[in-house]
Amino acid sequence: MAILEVENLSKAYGSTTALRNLTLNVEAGSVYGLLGPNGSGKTTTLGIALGVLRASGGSVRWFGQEPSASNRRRVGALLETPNFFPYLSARQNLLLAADVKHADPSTVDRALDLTGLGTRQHDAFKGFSLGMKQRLALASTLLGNPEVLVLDEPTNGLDPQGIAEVRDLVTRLAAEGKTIIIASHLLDEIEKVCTHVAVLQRGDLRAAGPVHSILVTADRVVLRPAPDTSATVLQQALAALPWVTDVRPEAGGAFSAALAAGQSSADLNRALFAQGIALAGLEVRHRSLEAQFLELTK
Ligand SMILES: Nc1ncnc2c1ncn2[C@@H]1O[C@H](COP(=O)(O)OP(=O)(O)OP(=O)(O)O)[C@@H](O)[C@H]1O
Repeated sequence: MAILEVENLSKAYGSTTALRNLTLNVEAGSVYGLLGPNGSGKTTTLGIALGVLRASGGSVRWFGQEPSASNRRRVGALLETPNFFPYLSARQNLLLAADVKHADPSTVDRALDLTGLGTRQHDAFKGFSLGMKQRLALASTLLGNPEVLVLDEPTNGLDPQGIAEVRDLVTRLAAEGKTIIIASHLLDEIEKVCTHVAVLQRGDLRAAGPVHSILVTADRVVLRPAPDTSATVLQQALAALPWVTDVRPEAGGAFSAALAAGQSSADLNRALFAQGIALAGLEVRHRSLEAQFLELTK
């Protein structure tokens, strides 16, 4: 089921184009990352999707319908750090937030449990670590038990422990069946918690799809010819395969090459073997998402 469908979305702030014809679909159960450097349009996309900003063009659909107050209640959002009262406890702050949102106050307990704040619920907010403060902010998005969470840079400003806590929480919430949309400029974050990613750069969509498929299409294979295989014959055979590109010599008489999406190293081995070419070694060299990201946004 489509949770969020964004079609041809554009946004201009005066002469600045923040988004250009952005189209993406978020399916139920996915953890969808919007990845891009500062100013690439992530917050603008989320703001329009949540009805906080007006688009210059294009459309947004939630749960297959036009945005409305009732489908908006099915989405918990964290766009900016909420203001909590320093002298009130975590629980009191959440009860107030539930009141403001017209969310069922009985969902406060569950939000505290899910964010691991149950044992600290009666402690004043002012004594919380940054990680706990952010978990409380996440707890406030869970009030009313929404099916979808939209989080803008949820680990910004946290130390490594706070980052780990928030990532762990996102993973647990996803395992509970929530659909989560996260904007982040951190590759590492997207790689660790997301199932899908859309890469944005200066308002343009550079790539979108399952995190794994984006990684796999960027893989290279390294081939070492068997001692009785001529390097020239191997090179000619590789050049003749339309789904093998960018063949480069490597150290020790090996070659590396890129494979088109959907082709595996086993396909390559079979194709070469069928031509009587034996390999002494064939290894897949996974490129990091970082290398892929830099290439997409260079
Ligand atoms: N209110 C505004 N007025 C003018 N320009 C804006 C406004 N908000 C955003 N922009 C511009 O729109 C572009 C996209 O900004 P946006 O905040 O959506 O990017 P982002 O990817 O979320 O980056 P960041 O993480 O830095 O917020 C940027 O060039 C930004 O300067």
